[in-house]
Amino acid sequence: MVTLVISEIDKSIGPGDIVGAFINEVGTDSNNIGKIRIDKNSKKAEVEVELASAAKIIETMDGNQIGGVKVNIKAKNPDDLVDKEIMDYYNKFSQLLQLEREEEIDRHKLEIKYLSPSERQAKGRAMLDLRGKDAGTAFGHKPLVKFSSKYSGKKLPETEITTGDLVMISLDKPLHPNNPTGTVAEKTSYSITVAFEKHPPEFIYSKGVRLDLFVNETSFDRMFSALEKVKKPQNKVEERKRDILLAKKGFKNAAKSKFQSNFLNQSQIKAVEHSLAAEDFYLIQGPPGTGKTVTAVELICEAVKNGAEVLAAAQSNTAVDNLLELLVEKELNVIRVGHPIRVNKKLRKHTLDDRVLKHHSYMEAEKLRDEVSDLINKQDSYIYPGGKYRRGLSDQEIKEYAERDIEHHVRGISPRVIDEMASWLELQSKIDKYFKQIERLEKQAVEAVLNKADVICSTNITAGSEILEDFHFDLSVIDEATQATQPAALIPYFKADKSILLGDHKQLPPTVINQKAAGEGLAKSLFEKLSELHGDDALSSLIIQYRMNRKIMGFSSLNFYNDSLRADPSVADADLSDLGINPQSEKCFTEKALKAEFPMVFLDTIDMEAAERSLKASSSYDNPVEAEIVLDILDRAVMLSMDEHHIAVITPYKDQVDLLNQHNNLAEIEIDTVDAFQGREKEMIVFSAVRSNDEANIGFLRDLRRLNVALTRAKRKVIFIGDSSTICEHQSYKNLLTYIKRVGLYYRL
Ligand SMILES: Nc1ncnc2c1ncn2[C@@H]1O[C@H](COP(=O)(O)OP(=O)(O)OP(=O)(O)O)[C@@H](O)[C@H]1O
Repeated sequence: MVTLVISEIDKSIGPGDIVGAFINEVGTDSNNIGKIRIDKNSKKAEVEVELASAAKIIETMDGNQIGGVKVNIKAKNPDDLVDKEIMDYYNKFSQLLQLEREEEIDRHKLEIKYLSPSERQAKGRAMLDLRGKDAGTAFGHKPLVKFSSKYSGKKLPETEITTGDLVMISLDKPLHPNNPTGTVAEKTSYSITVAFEKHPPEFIYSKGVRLDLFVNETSFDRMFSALEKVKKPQNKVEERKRDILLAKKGFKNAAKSKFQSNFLNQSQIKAVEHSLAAEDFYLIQGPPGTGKTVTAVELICEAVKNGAEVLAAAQSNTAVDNLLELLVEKELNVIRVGHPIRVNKKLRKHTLDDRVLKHHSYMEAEKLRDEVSDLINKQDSYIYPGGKYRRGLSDQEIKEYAERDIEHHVRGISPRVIDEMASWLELQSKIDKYFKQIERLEKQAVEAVLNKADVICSTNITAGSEILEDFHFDLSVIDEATQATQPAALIPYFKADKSILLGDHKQLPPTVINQKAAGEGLAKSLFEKLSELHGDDALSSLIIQYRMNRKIMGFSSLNFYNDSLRADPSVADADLSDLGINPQSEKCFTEKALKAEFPMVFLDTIDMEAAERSLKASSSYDNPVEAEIVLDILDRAVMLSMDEHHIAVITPYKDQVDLLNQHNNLAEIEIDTVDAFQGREKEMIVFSAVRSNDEANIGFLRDLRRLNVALTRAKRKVIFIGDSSTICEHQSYKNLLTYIKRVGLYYRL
């Protein structure tokens, strides 16, 4: 039942009038009308009605008459009008997102507790040695404080902290509960301005304060906004796409579409054709290296050719850059929206910021900025009308006293001080006008650049930024879609009439740090949800991969893709000898492991003392013996003239990455976690499994999607280092060992 509130009713109206109006005017079934309570004093009535009748009653009767008097009708709680299934989805994901947000805050607290201040600054989540200065007020009188380095003229360190983030300010107790938190309002290379809810404590003006990232509030806000659209779509497109998300509307092909390409293979062409033909959405599933990104790019080109405005999005900045790079090669006008610092250097000239800088309206704004900065300098020579000088006088009063040229003190303020404050205020209104003009010109420049673009590229989260608020697209293409949570992917999903999602749910799912939230559905991507709801009609699979030697591909194909993957002949037999690496001697295990004839190698530490370690305050692990083995292999590979750029070391554990980085001197060899390396490839991958214990505990190696990613990054060789007595207690790893024994080299160290 939904409670409707009827307001402005006449005192003479009784329950019969209301029931009569609902039945006769709206056609409501009398069984759908429940209890009626009338409060004559407030001229209001509350009526319970069935959900099925509520919307129609409101639509017909709001502003209409009951008993000859015009009344207003609305639901007591607007959410009650929303279908239960929609509310369930909305409530569930709002709660999960909230859990994730709280977990993120807890993680920050933990990191602040255990890392030294400079370690946290090096991680890009804190700024040290700052000093605060009042910077007036903003957004409804919120006090603004501008922080800059306590060493004047020094640039601030590069951090991930950005406008909209919630930050915490402290002096020497970064976890004290009374530390103020505020929102970053503006950031430049030299200063960061924070808006507080109320006046912050005095200490923030001391030299040496510290600013910590607390939680990336902007991302959460944008995800919450996307969920709001599920509950309350703002237009027909959002409503239609919400209905698809909840399977209230089925998958539909709008038209048959023919597409030709000299580059793509048949399964890729089919995927593009289905995508072009689909009415609302389409899914392209592609195992590693099968060309999801190139297919996305061909699809985008075709859509642009047909006149579409396209948003190309992905969860990570790296994936967006990959798309951008390929789109630029196609000579499309592509604009990358997002903070330039997070964009690959060689692609920065395609960022919105860079393009805007060159726009004539922006250049005009710059000139005005110079002029206004002269005014600001001049303003500094007058007394700022702060509380202690103005003593309760309003701006208007100060101006009036100054105009009247009074010669006596007012509230104890001398005429000179009044004159100075008036001059300050006069300049301030000029400055305000300048800034309005500057803002208008800058906005013009941004809109002009964006309007001219064929394709706009951004991360899923940035697709929800204010800059793109007024933009709606014909098509959004979401690459890496299996790595985005539903609330994140819904951002680009709702921004276009049609969405194409590309991904592989056999690779790693979205990163969710709160285990409860992950278990209850936050780790399930929109791609997976749509594929479960709409089945095979809405999905194409790519099957030819262009990355791996067939033996590297084999295990993954058998175990994750029903043996459906095929290696393109151009890569099927690729090995290290093509790069001139093929040691003949077998003097040491490193040379043997690097032999070209073994595309897969398992180096087993079962006979060694190679136990894992877990450091205090860390939920991660490292393994020093495995690290030494890795470094030996790297040294040998480079000694054999292998290019450092062709090698990467990946491992599930961050602590192992850190340990390896501490000891590795080969600067161009990338060392990272498996999760961070998803979507990437190298000629050779060295993998360190780390786990070695008596309990056969393999931690999150148990998620086989991580194994799948780890094994599918290499083109010509994978060297897997691990303790079989721990990891091979698990069937899939036992299978891997058997497989490598069959197709490659198994070696007990
Ligand atoms: N039809 C094709 N002909 C030749 N090369 C291709 C073809 N399709 C893809 N490739 C090549 O295969 C490689 C992998 O393609 P891409 O990065 O698009 O794959 P992906 O499916 O996105 O990979 P991942 O799952 O690892 O992200 C690229 O070098 C690409 O140029």
